[in-house]
Amino acid sequence: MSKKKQQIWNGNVRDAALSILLAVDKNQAYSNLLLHQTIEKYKIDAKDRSLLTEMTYGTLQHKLTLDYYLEPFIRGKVDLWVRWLLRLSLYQMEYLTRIPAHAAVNEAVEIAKRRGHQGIASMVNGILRSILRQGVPSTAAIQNPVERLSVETSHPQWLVERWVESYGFEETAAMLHENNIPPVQTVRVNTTRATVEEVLASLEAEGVKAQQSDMMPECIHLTNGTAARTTAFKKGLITIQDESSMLPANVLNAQPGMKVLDMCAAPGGKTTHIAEKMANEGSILAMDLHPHKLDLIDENTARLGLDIVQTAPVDGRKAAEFLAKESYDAVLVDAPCSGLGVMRRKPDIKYTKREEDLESLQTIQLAILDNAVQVLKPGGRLVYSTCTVDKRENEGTVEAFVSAHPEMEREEITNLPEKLLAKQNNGMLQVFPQDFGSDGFFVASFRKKGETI
Ligand SMILES: C[S@@+](CC[C@H](N)C(=O)[O-])C[C@H]1O[C@@H](n2cnc3c(N)ncnc32)[C@H](O)[C@@H]1O
Repeated sequence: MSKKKQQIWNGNVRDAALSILLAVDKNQAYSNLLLHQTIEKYKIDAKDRSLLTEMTYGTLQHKLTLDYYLEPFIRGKVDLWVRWLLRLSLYQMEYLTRIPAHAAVNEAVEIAKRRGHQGIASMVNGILRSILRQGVPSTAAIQNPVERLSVETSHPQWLVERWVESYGFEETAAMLHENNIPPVQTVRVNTTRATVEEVLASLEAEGVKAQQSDMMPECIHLTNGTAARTTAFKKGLITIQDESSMLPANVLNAQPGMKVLDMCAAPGGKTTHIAEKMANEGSILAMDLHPHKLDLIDENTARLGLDIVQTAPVDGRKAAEFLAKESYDAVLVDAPCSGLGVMRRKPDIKYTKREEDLESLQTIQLAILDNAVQVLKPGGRLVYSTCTVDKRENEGTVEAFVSAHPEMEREEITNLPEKLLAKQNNGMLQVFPQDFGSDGFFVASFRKKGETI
């Protein structure tokens, strides 16, 4: 084994989790990508894979709570890697009941010896054993309810305050708790190639337990296995996608033969869904600002056997300079957003996003929407979506958009199951993670005034 390999994976799950946590912290690496790369590169087996995933995500998810618990036991400054080791170990002791606490402590001490020296190992041992004896401090001591919620659910206080102000305490508390629960694996059936029943049978034949969602008919929930390793995936019968991300193509409801534009398309999750809804008949132009991401769209369309999609590297803020005016039947703007709805999958978002980051997004989104209007045919539908939960970003963009564009009207969303439609408000639908166990997501529908298509 090379020296580099030993640093990340030496067969020890806790060591690997620690390396990933450190890389996420130091290099602002994305936890989901790094975890995936580590698993693929070192071909980590199923048992270690699930423990590694659980420990890495769990520790990150609960970071602020773990820090609150550790606070009274740490004297002076400790190195970053030691702090992460303590968090990782305490996570196991507090949240992973199947791991005996003394085993977590012993492992931590061994890692501290290997990575540091006997002195650090003794300190780690002392801190963790004191916690075992005394227990962690109660959050009941925190007077301010918003601060307490922030600590208990490990979300930054500015965000908790912002959400409480927008959605109220109860809804926010439910969302914060849901954000710490790992998401169910969901896939979308490529309806141009297979039925839901055929895919279920294929998955079952490989020992994957799955069932059709009672929300989106083309969605399947997996209870075990890894979707990307199944025959159904390799044959292009399914796409791995969160159920909320299946909303925009349904709301857009593009018909076979239409000319459709997807302005922020990479990696193509929604482009391919739209193509499937169109029965692979018509045309879709899938654009993205970043040329290198277009390859991902091409890979996905090739795997799924969808040939009506063309890709182009275009800045959506200038799209109307390159495309024929009023020439598209339907346009999707799945905008670059703050991503606050996907914390279950990307817990690092909780700690890296800053409040000021949120403000600039509306300007970009409005500029892309403005170009969408110019290339949309009269009577055509425009759908705006984000994977975020933020009133100012979502509803705020919609308000600013409709007041700047009298030629656009809000449109009632119709093409969704009743329980989703019941949640819409004035052509807008905000899904919270706790609603259906899917990602936090926002979708809004508009029609350009003029003749009907
Ligand atoms: C939410 S993601 C899109 C996900 C995609 N629709 C899917 O379902 O797979 C937003 C995308 O917008 C792209 N983007 C960011 N700024 C853009 C711009 N000015 N014009 C076009 N695309 C942009 C990003 O590269 C990113 O791929």
